[in-house]
Amino acid sequence: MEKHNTKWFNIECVPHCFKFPQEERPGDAPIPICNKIPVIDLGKSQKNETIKQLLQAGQEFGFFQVINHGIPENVATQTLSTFEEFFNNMTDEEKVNVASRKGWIFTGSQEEVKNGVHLWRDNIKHRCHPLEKCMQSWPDKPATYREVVGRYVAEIRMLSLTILELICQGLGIESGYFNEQSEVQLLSANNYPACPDPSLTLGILKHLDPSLITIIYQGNVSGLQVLVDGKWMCVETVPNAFVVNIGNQLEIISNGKLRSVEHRAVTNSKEARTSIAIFVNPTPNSTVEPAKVLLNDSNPPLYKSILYKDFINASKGFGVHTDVIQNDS
Ligand SMILES: O=C(O)CCC(=O)C(=O)O
Ligand SMILES: [Fe+2]
Repeated sequence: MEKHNTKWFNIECVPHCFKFPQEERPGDAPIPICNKIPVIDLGKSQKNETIKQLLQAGQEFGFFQVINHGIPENVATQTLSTFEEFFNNMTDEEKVNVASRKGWIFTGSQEEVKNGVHLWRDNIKHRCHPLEKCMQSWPDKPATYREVVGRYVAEIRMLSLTILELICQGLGIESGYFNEQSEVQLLSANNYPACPDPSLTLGILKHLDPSLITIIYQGNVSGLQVLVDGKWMCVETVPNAFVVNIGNQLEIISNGKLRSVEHRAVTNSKEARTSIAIFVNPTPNSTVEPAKVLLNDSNPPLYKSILYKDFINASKGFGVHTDVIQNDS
């Protein structure tokens, strides 16, 4: 208990350095749940119907959820509990000593400053593919971390390849196009502690993901918000579902047919929220460009070809530690 009281977030008022300017704050007005974001059943035998739903969701919202995806529920819930334990057990002193660690990056609220204001979150990032190669340098506390997270990321890799292949077919791109394009898998787990005044703070500022796709598990605590027709909407928590969003790279490859849409994470005053995002990314040296098969006289390329590493370096797509993440091989 004593240890708990020393945590940075265990305070009664939001310190000034966590208060976002008026125009960026979530504010007090209730944000509605968006019940239009499709929940797609991947267990259906009508593959063409599934493909149609995926494409439509990617086009309209840039977001969808998947159920009946084949990943046992306990794989996701155990991983979420493992991250909760990881974040709860890490002392503020341990968090300070970040630079000395190899293979994973921890950023606490102290370091994470966006537009001059601190984010209300702790975060860990590390690579997770190829698994055997990177697993040895992951955290070893809790003792089950590598085993539990390893199983989770292996399942998510298969799910992401299934979704990318269905999207490939839907776009009319040659099968396997994304095999090479999806060689990097990056895990980013967030812990947003309960906040005394969520109207003032943000867990993650409005952003676009620099991935092909991102697969998020958010358990049963909501906090992910998406811009729908210019208005913030909450992404509903659906039991045993994964939230999938289209990243910048897939928007480019689809020549704008699929949309990468702005989203953010807000806090709440009642309970901490933990989310696990897996970014499926191209390798740093691969060229990202609109797929040739989608281009013709009436569909000229809307995006220039770019090396993925140039895109990421220019946008600092993974925050202050982008270089480390890109070069960690
Ligand atoms: O916590 C969430 O649900 C959002 C995570 C997210 O958008 C990200 O990590 O890029
Ligand atoms: Fe995101």
